[in-house]
Amino acid sequence: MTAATVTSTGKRPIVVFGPSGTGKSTLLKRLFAEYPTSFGFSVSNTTRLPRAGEVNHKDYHFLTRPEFLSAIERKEFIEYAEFSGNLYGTTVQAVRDVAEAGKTCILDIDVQGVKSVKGTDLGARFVFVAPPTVEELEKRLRGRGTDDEESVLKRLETAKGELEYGNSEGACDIKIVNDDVDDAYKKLVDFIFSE
Ligand SMILES: Nc1ncnc2c1ncn2[C@@H]1O[C@H](COP(=O)(O)OP(=O)(O)OP(=O)(O)O)[C@@H](O)[C@H]1O
Repeated sequence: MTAATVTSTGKRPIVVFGPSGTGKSTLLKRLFAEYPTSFGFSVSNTTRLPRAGEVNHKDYHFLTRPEFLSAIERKEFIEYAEFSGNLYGTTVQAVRDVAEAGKTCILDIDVQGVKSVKGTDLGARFVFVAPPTVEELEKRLRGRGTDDEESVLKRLETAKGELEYGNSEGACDIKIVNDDVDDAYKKLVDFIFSE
């Protein structure tokens, strides 16, 4: 265990970041399928009301707006955002909970979130997933078919800053160029199990 590791189980979270469309979800889906009991996502907090069948502390930690705002004040969040009038966010404690349960927490977050995790004592390791080229990234975003033109252009614009950050000194522990998906997946697994 390194000095930066503070969870009692020594399970260091893995932060995966990189522009939208680089293939983070694709790689992580494979990882969870191959190792279903080794990894976990943290339970998010939200102010939205539970839907039928949703279980508090399992699907989400359901909070009132004042509770959520107090947690923001106490700087408990790694990241949070408002969508359609509801607040959503991930706390440091939620990440720690995954480690305490004996699993490696996987965080798929944006650059702001990455910077925020770096300011915590979670002892996380950082994986930057990069596209082979910006042209290929654009092709994948269009090929995925989940975004309209405006959204694709917005994602590409955001990608510039994310690539710049990911390529900057000390931003990540490993940069994986997701060209061939099998190669990229192998690099990810090798890195994760390298300690
Ligand atoms: N190595 C690869 N070669 C070609 N296509 C790929 C590769 N990896 C992923 N893709 C495809 O690229 C598209 C984007 O991948 P994915 O949705 O996994 O990206 P993402 O980084 O998770 O994006 P977001 O941040 O928006 O969730 C998908 O259609 C996926 O099938």
